[in-house]
Amino acid sequence: MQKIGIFGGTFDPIHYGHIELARCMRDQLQLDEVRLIPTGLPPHREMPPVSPQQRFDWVKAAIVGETGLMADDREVRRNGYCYTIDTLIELQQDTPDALLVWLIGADSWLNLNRWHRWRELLDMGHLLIAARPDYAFEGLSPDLSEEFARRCVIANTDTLSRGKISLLSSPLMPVSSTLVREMLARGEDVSALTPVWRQLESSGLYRF
Ligand SMILES: Nc1ncnc2c1ncn2[C@@H]1O[C@H](COP(=O)(O)OP(=O)(O)OP(=O)(O)O)[C@@H](O)[C@H]1O
Ligand SMILES: O=C(O)c1ccc[n+]([C@@H]2O[C@H](COP(=O)([O-])O)[C@@H](O)[C@H]2O)c1
Repeated sequence: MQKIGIFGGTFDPIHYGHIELARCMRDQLQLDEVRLIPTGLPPHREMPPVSPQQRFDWVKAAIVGETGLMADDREVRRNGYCYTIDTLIELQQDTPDALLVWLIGADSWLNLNRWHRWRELLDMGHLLIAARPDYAFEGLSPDLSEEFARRCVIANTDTLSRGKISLLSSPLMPVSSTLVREMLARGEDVSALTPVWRQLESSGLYRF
């Protein structure tokens, strides 16, 4: 069965943390491909000043030469709010026999019960959660705890299955788009944080 990795994000801008997570899921779970899907109009946060197309172009540039990683512009092209449920439904319609394996970081997981049709979302594919510094699993809301207990399996190629949840084994990476934006605004060197540092610097877009 084809296994498609899905990694959505604002990617404002993309950083090495994102790329490492995409590589981890690809390699550990032997996924056929991992699609990085920049959001167009996010339902859950303010629209970033940097356009969806620009964030998409940087994602594309950042993964050149990365086997199996691809940039998918379906949310950038969408009119209206970009809900993950719509993206997974669309992807499943495009590839009816594929298993969708989607990834979020721990900060997203803690808020998942506020996402649009979130329980249905959990039934659409296998969810991977990546640990993140400063986001503990303690204090999880009861509905999320319950879903986690019911669906949790150890992540490996044999356990991948629709409706399951696993923790991805990934390094703890203290990098965020916020940090990249703040450093650029101060005129600092971000070449250790993102492969597209040249494009970011020359765009001047984060130099407020
Ligand atoms: N360092 C990281 N470790 C684990 N997960 C991460 C990391 N950076 C981003 N993610 C996850 O990647 C997804 C997309 O993240 P996003 O594009 O918002 O980047 P971000 O660094 O969280 O941005 P911002 O600082 O603007 O909130 C989210 O599910 C987020 O939890
Ligand atoms: O579908 C939703 O209701 C929903 C709510 C919050 C976030 N998301 C998606 O989660 C991904 C990560 O979001 P963010 O803000 O951490 O970049 C991104 O692809 C968003 O579109 C989706």
